[in-house]
Amino acid sequence: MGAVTAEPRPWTAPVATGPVASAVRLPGSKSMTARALVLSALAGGPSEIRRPLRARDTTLMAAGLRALGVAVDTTGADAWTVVPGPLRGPATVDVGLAGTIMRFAPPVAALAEGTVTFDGDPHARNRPLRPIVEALRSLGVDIDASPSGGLPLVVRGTGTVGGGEAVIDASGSSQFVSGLLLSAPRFAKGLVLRHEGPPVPSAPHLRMTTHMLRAAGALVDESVPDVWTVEPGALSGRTWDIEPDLSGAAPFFAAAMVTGGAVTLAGWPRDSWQPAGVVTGLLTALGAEVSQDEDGLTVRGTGALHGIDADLSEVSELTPVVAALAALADSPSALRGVAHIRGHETDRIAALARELGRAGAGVVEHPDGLEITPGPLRATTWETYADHRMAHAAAVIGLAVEGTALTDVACTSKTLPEFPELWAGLVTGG
Ligand SMILES: O=C(O)C1=C[C@@H](OP(=O)(O)O)[C@@H](O)[C@H](O)C1
Ligand SMILES: C=C(OP(=O)(O)O)C(=O)O
Repeated sequence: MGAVTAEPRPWTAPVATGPVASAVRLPGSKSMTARALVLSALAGGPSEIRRPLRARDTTLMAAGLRALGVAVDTTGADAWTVVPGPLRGPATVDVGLAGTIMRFAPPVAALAEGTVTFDGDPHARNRPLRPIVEALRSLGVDIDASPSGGLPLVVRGTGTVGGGEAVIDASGSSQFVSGLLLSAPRFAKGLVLRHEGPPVPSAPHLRMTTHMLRAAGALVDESVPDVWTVEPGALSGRTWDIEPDLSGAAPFFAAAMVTGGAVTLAGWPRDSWQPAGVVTGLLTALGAEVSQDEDGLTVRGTGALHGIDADLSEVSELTPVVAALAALADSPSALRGVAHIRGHETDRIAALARELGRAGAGVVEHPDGLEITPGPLRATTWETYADHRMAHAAAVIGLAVEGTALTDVACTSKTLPEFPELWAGLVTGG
């Protein structure tokens, strides 16, 4: 399993010859599409998912749910349909490198009758799973993990999960909590989940989970910090309108900032379930001007790029792009609060320290982040470590440093297969 990753595609990033100016229309949010698929699979009736993300993470999620007996039709260009059916094994699920699949799908498999095996890419086996495996066990699920606590997993479902109370240390990933909450309405006793440990990262992703659960008819209480209560009950099928992916837009916004240009994310909604305020606050601190009107969300470069001292724990998936901007800024930066991204697609703190350092930036690696001192940068070949967001970071550096190459740009297919072409179109004005 996992052998179906795309062939590596070496790529030289285009250098910017002037300010970029464009409206980009990006596909739907990865996080919203994954949640919509799971909630639709667990619902009492059919659902439609409009403007989903069609990328490796979401098509593998669809395939995994299909393997469990759910009719997921992804042939529509603009909308997918999901018709739930009895959940059953035996089945195998390829998680690829997707945290959303390896954390959201095992609780669904626990509700199936039969054995379900999960495995993924070589890098996926390094990603943490133990806390969610142990929480599922404490809720009555028969589940095996590898000796290191991760993939491959074997879930032996009986068709029901007792549920009830569970304690988890979710400091390693908010997805441990989201994964349990999404399936919890279908547990016989629902779920009272309590986090104990260092802070849970990615609070906006937890809010997205509880918003979407409520939108599907679940009763959820999150009024007590670090405790989530989900009542047992049926979920409703519905129409999900997926917003453009804000994290996927980050490198395009960064291009506006590096070149003193302007990029508009078209189709941006007035009210969003993604952390728009946190992201725009961060880009503003780095020197951008941000505005919103009926055309979408626009980020303008001002000609200045400032270093920042920032806790990125709420938007940790943006760390690679923010680190690239920091390396091009007019003063040093400290990026903190993201120890857990050592368990993302790769150890992003180590990977950024190595690649930015080789390119000429001064980098000090800390357990939970990086200090970055801009320096004269030189063209290097960036190792992308199978990580789409390392590729985004390299592309941002490449705008300013002619000849910056990537060992592989095909890894961007995880969340945006069109990335190389969209990027080239933006930079060259095509
Ligand atoms: O639930 C989600 O959709 C996500 C939660 C976050 O995970 P972590 O809390 O592990 O950072 C985020 O980084 C990831 O890209 C997507
Ligand atoms: C951390 C990320 O992904 P995943 O959902 O695989 O955890 C990411 O997309 O930056």
